[in-house]
Amino acid sequence: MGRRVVALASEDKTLQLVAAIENDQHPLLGQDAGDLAGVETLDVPLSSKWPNDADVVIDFSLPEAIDRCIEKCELHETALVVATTGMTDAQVERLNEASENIPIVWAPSMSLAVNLSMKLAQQITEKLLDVPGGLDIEIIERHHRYKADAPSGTALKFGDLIAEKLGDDTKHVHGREGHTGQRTRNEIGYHAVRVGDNPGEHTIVFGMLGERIELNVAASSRDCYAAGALAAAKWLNDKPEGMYDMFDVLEM
Ligand SMILES: NC(=O)C1=CN([C@@H]2O[C@H](COP(=O)(O)OP(=O)(O)OC[C@H]3O[C@@H](n4cnc5c(N)ncnc54)[C@H](OP(=O)(O)O)[C@@H]3O)[C@@H](O)[C@H]2O)C=CC1
Ligand SMILES: O=C(O)C1=N[C@H](C(=O)O)C[C@H](O)C1
Repeated sequence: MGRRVVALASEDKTLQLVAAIENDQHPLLGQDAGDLAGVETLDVPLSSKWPNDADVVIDFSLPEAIDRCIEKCELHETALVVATTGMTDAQVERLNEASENIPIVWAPSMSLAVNLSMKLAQQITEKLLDVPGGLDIEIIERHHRYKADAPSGTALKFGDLIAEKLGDDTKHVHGREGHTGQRTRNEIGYHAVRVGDNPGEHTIVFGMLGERIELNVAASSRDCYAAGALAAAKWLNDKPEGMYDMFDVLEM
């Protein structure tokens, strides 16, 4: 994702890339971020050093890297866009604490289509709550073989937003195996598929007796996430401290 953020930022004359940060063991440290991203040379070397002149930091990394990122952004009073998924509960708590000092956009998907689909999923759930025979909701997500966390942060957020409509007793069930017994009414099932180079696809199945709806949202490249993160960075630049998400950025 770092390369696509650099590439798209380099095409946007309202943005200036001031740093490209990697871990201190990375074999490409010192190489130009623009060259690595396949665009023109930007005179920004890949570095593990934290910049002190950034207005906004965009984080697409790993949970292992997020603590340092939050700490540095607080120290330098830098706005932060967090796209990384798979954080622990303690890290989420830490991120919330940091939002008392700096502005943060945090979203498991920066994609416009995904965020719109989340709103649609809530509307569909609301409309089908009392459907005769009952409603079964399952979330199937597909991603590339390199993805480190499962289910995707996006699938979990779809589930949380749907659960807001279903009620407090909603159970989140991850995969099924063995003698599971019949499906209960108040569960949301999650299924994570890892195949090839899939840039991200989510299908929300709303199953009823006699018919079903499948809400499918699929990326054809990773640029929807990079573009969304850059839009979030621009939006965040003049915001006061606080926790924001892509619904705020996209005014949904
Ligand atoms: N919100 C959204 O829209 C999206 C979120 N994501 C999320 O973004 C994250 C990154 O995804 P992706 O780019 O595919 O993953 P990659 O594994 O390709 O990239 C993660 C990068 O972070 C680097 N890194 C590791 N440790 C550190 C550190 N301590 N400091 C700085 N950088 C570090 C890794 O380096 P190294 O190679 O050396 O490990 C790697 O280059 C994932 O959590 C993914 O789920 C992805 C797409 C969209
Ligand atoms: O790792 C990815 O690739 C993606 N991760 C995010 C997630 O976990 O939801 C967003 C997107 O689906 C791509």
